[in-house]
Amino acid sequence: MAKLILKNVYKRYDNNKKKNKKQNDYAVNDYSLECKDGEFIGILGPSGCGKTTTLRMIAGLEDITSGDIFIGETKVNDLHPKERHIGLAFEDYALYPPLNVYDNIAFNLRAKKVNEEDIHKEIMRIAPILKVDDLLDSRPVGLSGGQKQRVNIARAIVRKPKLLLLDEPLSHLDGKMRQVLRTEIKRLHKEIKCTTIIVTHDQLEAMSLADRIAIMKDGKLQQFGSPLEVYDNPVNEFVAGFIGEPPMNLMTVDITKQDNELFFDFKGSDVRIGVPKRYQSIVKEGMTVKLGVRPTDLLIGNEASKGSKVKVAVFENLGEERRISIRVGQEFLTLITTEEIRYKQGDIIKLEVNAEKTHLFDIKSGERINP
Ligand SMILES: Nc1ncnc2c1ncn2[C@@H]1O[C@H](COP(=O)(O)OP(=O)(O)OP(=O)(O)O)[C@@H](O)[C@H]1O
Repeated sequence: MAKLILKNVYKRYDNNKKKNKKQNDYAVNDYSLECKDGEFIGILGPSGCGKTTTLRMIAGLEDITSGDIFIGETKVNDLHPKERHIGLAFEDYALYPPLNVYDNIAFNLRAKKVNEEDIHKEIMRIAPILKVDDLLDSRPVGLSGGQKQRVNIARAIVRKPKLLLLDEPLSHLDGKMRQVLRTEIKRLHKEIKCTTIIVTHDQLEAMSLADRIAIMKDGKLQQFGSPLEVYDNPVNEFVAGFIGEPPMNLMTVDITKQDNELFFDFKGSDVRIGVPKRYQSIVKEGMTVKLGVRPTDLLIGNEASKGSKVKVAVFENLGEERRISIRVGQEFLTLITTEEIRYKQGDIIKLEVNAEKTHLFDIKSGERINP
């Protein structure tokens, strides 16, 4: 176990300098992160945002352009991957086909000249944890994707690494197997208590596994916090829209005033809602802001409701919940409810908003403006 620190880490691929200086030509840009001993960290972000590059720099498989990386108390910038005491499991299992599972797991220990008795003890300790004890005589070709990935992870942890690095370990698996292995990775982490970094573009994976999530965009760290923090308090419009499924509704609204009361006026429509008291020192008449509302915080009013009338564009009954897409001006909002209701396209509903649970973002910078 060890803590991991990244200090102002930059990465520029020399073969990938973009001609247009305005574009971000750093694959990783001023990245700082501190993971505690034994913590499980998820690195999450859209394709191409620099997740794998970050992981490869931690592993020593990629040079860093500038900055420092520490594993425990040791600065590892110039250390060979083998000297960093890390376990690595990538999305492609890269098992050696001619070797059986036992020999695959033993491979790196043999390369380190560990004696056969100790190798045997270590494999017998790890195999049941990853449920590969019945597969030790099998060759990779006969294994399912989930089994191969278990062997891959067993191989990564057999050397008792200080740091376990997992790059999209579940992405090749089907939905059910992903879920099974996700639970097993969580159990494994509790058992071996190794500081673990998982790279994924799947938010559910990151939210369910990690103690804290580092959300990246264009090489930059956007927010680093617990799953609840990033969900409840996204620091900017990007994180707000990225975390949550279906995503948060983000609408452009003008602040208007009538009879001394402030309103959010939804652009291009006659929908408006009162500005909650706690926002009244932040917004003023004439401002335009981005208003974020989670689909579960849009509500359907009853007949007496003063909510604005809106049209149902799409109604979907998904069993446990119902999703309604509503057209407001030029935009479509998604509402989710567990109420037993049924609508069809064109029906009119009264839209209410749980205004206390809304989020405000600066219209230009996208930064959060409400506390
Ligand atoms: N070896 C390389 N040479 C040049 N550019 C690279 C190289 N590897 C990655 N890049 C670029 O660096 C940026 C970040 O890539 P990276 O693979 O780290 O992103 P990612 O978030 O892991 O993406 P994905 O989820 O698609 O794997 C991208 O613009 C990519 O094209």
